Amino acid sequence: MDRSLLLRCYLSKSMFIDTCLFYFREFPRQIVATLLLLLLAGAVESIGAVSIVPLLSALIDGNASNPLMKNIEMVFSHFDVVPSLTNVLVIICAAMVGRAVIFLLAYKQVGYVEAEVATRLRTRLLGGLLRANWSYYIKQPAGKLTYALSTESTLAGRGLRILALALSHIIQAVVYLGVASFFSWQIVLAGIACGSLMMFSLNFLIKRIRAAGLKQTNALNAMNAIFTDALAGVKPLKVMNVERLLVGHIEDQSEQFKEAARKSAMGMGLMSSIQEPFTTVLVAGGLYVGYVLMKIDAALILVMAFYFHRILSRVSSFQQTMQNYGILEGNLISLIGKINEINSQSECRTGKKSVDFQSEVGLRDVSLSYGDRDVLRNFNLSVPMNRITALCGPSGVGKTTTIDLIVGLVRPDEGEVLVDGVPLSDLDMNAWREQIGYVPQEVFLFNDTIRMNITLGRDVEDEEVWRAVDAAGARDFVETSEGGLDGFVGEQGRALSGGQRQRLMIARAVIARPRLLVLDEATSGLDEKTEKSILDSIVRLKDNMAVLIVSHQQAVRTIADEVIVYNGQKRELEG
Ligand SMILES: Nc1ncnc2c1ncn2[C@@H]1O[C@H](COP(=O)(O)OP(=O)(O)OP(=O)(O)O)[C@@H](O)[C@H]1O
Repeated sequence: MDRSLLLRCYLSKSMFIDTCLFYFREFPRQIVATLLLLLLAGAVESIGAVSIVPLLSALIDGNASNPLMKNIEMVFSHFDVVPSLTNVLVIICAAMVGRAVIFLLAYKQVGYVEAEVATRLRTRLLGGLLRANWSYYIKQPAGKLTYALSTESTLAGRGLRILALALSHIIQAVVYLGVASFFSWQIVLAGIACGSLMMFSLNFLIKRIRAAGLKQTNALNAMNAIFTDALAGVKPLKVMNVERLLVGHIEDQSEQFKEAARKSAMGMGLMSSIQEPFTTVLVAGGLYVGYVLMKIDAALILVMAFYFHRILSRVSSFQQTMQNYGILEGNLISLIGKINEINSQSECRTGKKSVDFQSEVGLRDVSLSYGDRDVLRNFNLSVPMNRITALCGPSGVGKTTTIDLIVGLVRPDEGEVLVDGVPLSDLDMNAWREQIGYVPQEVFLFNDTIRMNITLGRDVEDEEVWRAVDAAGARDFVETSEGGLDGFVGEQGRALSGGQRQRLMIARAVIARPRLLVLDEATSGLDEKTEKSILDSIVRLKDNMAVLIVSHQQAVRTIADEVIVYNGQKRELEG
């Protein structure tokens, strides 16, 4: 989403309501239960709040005989309780303990929902990403996504806890207003007027902090994206001694982050330093008006001041909590934006037909362009079962794109991809991809064991793992490496040689017994001997599958049953 648009939406009240509604829609039952618990805690608190009146009154009056006290005595006698000091103290303590216990239950509930929100958002983002179409997926900065999966989702969950806290402050303010209404309508009016004055006059600070919160989230997203890219390819940067250039790249973002952090810290500091004198001035003004100008009874004035102060302090706690929410809210907004965007980019999978690949997969009169650039024009290709088909040609001619078409990551603009004569668009894409083994150009290994890298965590018998290891010609090095199948490969397989990494990738590709094996430049960069032994392994595989190899390497042509050379204009058969 456009940043300024996001900022405008963000600052609007409807965005705040949207985030609240998001939480509510996700967990209606738990949120209603939390609300009820908070209300109950408020009701219990009101018992303590009422009980405090006789105490204050007695302290002020000594004989506790003023008209206010008479009303309270009536309430106490209604419940057959003598308003003695001991009874009053017991009731206040019991009410406070009761309130604390109920709050604890409410926050236990909130804690559960907080963790669930984070998990749900993570799952949705990940699910959306896995369903996203390829052209969208490759443009996404990995750092932003990992930041969303780890930090944003956690903070978005925490936002709910902060909202519950804000709500509890408002409920308490309302409870005090309610209790105060038994004694004096003046306090109720003054409480509402001064509370609203405080809310509206300091609201600009909350807006400032919310805007700063969103800017911080954006800057962190951008910094994370740069860091992740840099960490993935730090070796050449280190070797050429240009790591410092990275600092330049993130300087702009870190300046923005610093500026936003400074603004939110300033806003929060301003808010807390204004609130205290603001409340004191209002209470002092109220005391003056009530006691000096309106000549209200001293005991009643003290009770009024007590409630008035409680109401205003709850309002100021509410505002402080909303400040904290303002900083966290940016994470939820950013995350919901990402999830919505990703969901709108889902792969189109309308085909339903089951697939049992038996004979050949190919392209018929396929044309494809990326923007203005024509990559393939009326291209035809056939990859038959039990044969090795090599696709060769100069760099950038469209070899990887051809693979992407066959595996369904990219759709042709014209023409068709056919599997046993059936258009790929009619087939169940999941079922089709389950029949494919794929070895990409770039090494992709987890910093985990050899076993995990081959099985990808599936529960596979050792025997099957060794079959895949043998098929990839990797037994020698797996048997001799420390830990065998359970030995670790290091970050991106850095504890292995290039050839060993490629073999592991081949073992991974064949473990599920695919019907089509696709290798995209899988032997590039290897020495002749290693390349030959990997190609020998591939030759042994072709009895049970169709093999498509994309390569520049001359050696690949020697093992292929058919070599197709494509130069961007026309395709030729070799051999
Ligand atoms: N997702 C994409 N968006 C835009 N252009 C793309 C995309 N993928 C590939 N291209 C362009 O399409 C052309 C063909 O790319 P492709 O990767 O298929 O070439 P290739 O023959 O496999 O090259 P190489 O042998 O160097 O790997 C290139 O000009 C490339 O820039």
